[in-house]
Amino acid sequence: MTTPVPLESLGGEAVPVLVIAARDGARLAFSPQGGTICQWWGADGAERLYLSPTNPWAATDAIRGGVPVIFPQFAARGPLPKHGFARAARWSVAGQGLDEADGWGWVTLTFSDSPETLAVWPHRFRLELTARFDTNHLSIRLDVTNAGEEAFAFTTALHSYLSADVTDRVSGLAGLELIDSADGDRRLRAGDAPIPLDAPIDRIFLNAERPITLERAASVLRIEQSGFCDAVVWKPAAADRLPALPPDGHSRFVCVEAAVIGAPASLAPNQRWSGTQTLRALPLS
Ligand SMILES: O=P(O)(O)OC[C@H]1O[C@H](O)[C@H](O)[C@@H](O)[C@@H]1O
Repeated sequence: MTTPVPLESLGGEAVPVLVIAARDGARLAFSPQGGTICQWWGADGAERLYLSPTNPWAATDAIRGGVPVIFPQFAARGPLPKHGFARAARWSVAGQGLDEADGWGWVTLTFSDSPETLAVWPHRFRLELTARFDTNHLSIRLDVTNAGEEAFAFTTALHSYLSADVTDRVSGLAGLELIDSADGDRRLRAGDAPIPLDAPIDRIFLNAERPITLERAASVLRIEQSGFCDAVVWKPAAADRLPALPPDGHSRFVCVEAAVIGAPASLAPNQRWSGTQTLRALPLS
């Protein structure tokens, strides 16, 4: 087992951020705020995720960057506030440590219904998020359990902010049916060319359970998902001026999100849904 260490340079007084290390020297920062994995450093210290340097770290706000958890509603596609309530709620740290067998670090965070969630979404649920990592892998699994007596449906996403430059590209989504959120939800089919990151994009790729690749100048990140049927590629425009993002922030990341959007997931009482997104740093071939 490892002991979590508070990291002074991340988070404010209202939002704790903890860091754990894997045996090979990789490190992971996470926060009970939103059940967010905030940063993943390889053993060489390289930041693989993007975490905005201008986060206000307020107890009521989602963290801009890392891997926010979207539940029970993706974006404004329903009656709840944008992206639901889980990303701005206070989760619990259920455990963290070092797996003695493979040397990976791990953390589990949980979040359940409360009077506040029941007031806006009348369903009893339990979320459990477990991240496991070493220098080349980060695997994040989300479990959703129906803890009530009636079925419910939900949409969800692991909204992963990946460090990326405008010269990088995303490939692996060719030929998929997609919803262009930036163009009135127009339905299109993805072309063969990799997606260039020198322009904004906001697209939902349907039935995307296949490897996606973030091709960077000096590295390659392989992104795999299971349970999550859809994938979102999002990168804002400079003009969007998003809250908690510096003026040049849009040019430093791309979100490749493992999601369930096109066909919401349904759970009967006591049933559990699971989805995983795995990021793998590959050597340049
Ligand atoms: O700014 P946020 O509320 O965090 O949303 C950030 C983005 O999330 C998703 O990727 C959606 O597809 C985008 O339409 C949205 O802009």
